[in-house]
This record gives sequence, structure tokens and C-alpha cells, in this order.
Amino acid sequence: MNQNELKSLVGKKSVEWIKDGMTVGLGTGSTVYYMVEELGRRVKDENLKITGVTTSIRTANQAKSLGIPLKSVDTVDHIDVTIDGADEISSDFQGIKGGGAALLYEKIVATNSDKVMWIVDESKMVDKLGRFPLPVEVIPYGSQKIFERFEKKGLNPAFRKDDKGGLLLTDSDNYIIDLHLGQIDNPHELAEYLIHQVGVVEHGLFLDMVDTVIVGRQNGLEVLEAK
Ligand SMILES: O=C(CO)[C@H](O)[C@H](O)COP(=O)(O)O
Repeated sequence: MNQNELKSLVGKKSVEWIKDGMTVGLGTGSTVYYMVEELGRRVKDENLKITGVTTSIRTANQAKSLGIPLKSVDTVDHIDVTIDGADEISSDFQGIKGGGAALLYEKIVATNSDKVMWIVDESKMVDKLGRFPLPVEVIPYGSQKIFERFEKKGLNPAFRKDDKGGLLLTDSDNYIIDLHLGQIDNPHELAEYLIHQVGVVEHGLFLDMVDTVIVGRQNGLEVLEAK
């Protein structure tokens, strides 16, 4: 099976956790794409009654096109489960997210969810985090100064570019600085540093947040319980 087939497999499988009446956080990315397609199918074919809370304009557009009813995170009283992708998951269930630039809404929705589930193909499972560049969302004003501070600290920053070579803008009109770290020895310490830099809106370290991980492997699906 190729990577897309594995993504499709875990995406479809994760929808089995969604029951009638649930409010469901809908993540962002190419794996989540398959989950949302399957959810849309169940809403249409099985008359499944759910409310979706999306984490990006991209996912909102897809969900709307499939007829999935949506609400904002601010107008629901709780979210039963959020299903999202991840860029890396370490053996102790810490994660890097934000490869799709949606980390801010993803973290807001995840931290307001009763249960968080990540769906990944096996290439995302690592011993230690850091090979995948760590996204940091910053407001444009003063972002060059933050960049320089990261550089001085040896964090190997790079502004993320869009398809046209300009600076990529997130759904909240912020920039992303990716930190090319190679390996992150102490994710909690790094997260603490990053969140205290003025101008940083959020970072892609999702720590102590996930409950269940579904991994698509060549030899089948694996469901891992983190908590
Ligand atoms: O964090 C994310 C978006 O901000 C995605 O969940 C992450 O990048 C994984 O995406 P994909 O399923 O396309 O590999």
C-alpha cells in the first residue's frame, strides 16, 4: 500500500468512533481529508446526526460541500472527539503538528475536546520529535525580530513560503516560522520558551494532548491508547 492508501484507511477507520449526536472536531490535512469524506458519506447515506467544528477554512469548505452541519468552537458547549492528523508522533505520544499551517485552530479545538484522536500513516511514528520542522505561528509585526532571536538561539528558523514564493499567511493572517531542529530533546522546555516569546501566537508542539492514535501500517491498522 502506498502512503495515500494508508491515509485513506486510517481516515475511514476513525469515523467508526463517531456516533449519532456527537459534536466532532475536524482536523486539517491530507489524512483528515479521507476522514471528512467518509463522515460526509455517513451523514448522507446513514442520516448520521453530528455537528462538526472545523480547524481550517480548507476543512470547512470540504465539510460544507458534503452537507456536514458545522458550528464554531465558541458556540458549542463541548466537543466529544476531535480527529486530526499529525506530522510526527514520538514513542511517548508527544506530537508535532502544523505542517498544513492550521496549528492554531487545531490546538484551540483539541484543548476544548473531551477526546483527541490522531490518524497517521506509519511514517509519522518516531522515537524522538524534531526531524519534521517545528512550525511556530507569529504575528507579522515584529516577526523579523523573533526570527533573529530564534537564529541567535540556534533554532535554525525559516519563514514558510506560499506557492508563489511570498510569505505564507495562515487562516488568521499570521506567518509561520519553521524551526529546523533535527531532534528535540526536551519538548516541554522548548514549548515553554516558545510560548513566552512576545509575538508568538502558538507553536506546533502538541504535548500531553492525544488520547488515541490510529496508525496505518503495511501489515494493518494499529490503535494505540496514549492515556
Ligand atoms: O497539522 C496539520 C495541519 O496543520 C496536519 O494534521 C498535519 O500536517 C498532517 O497532515 P497530513 O495528514 O497531510 O500528513
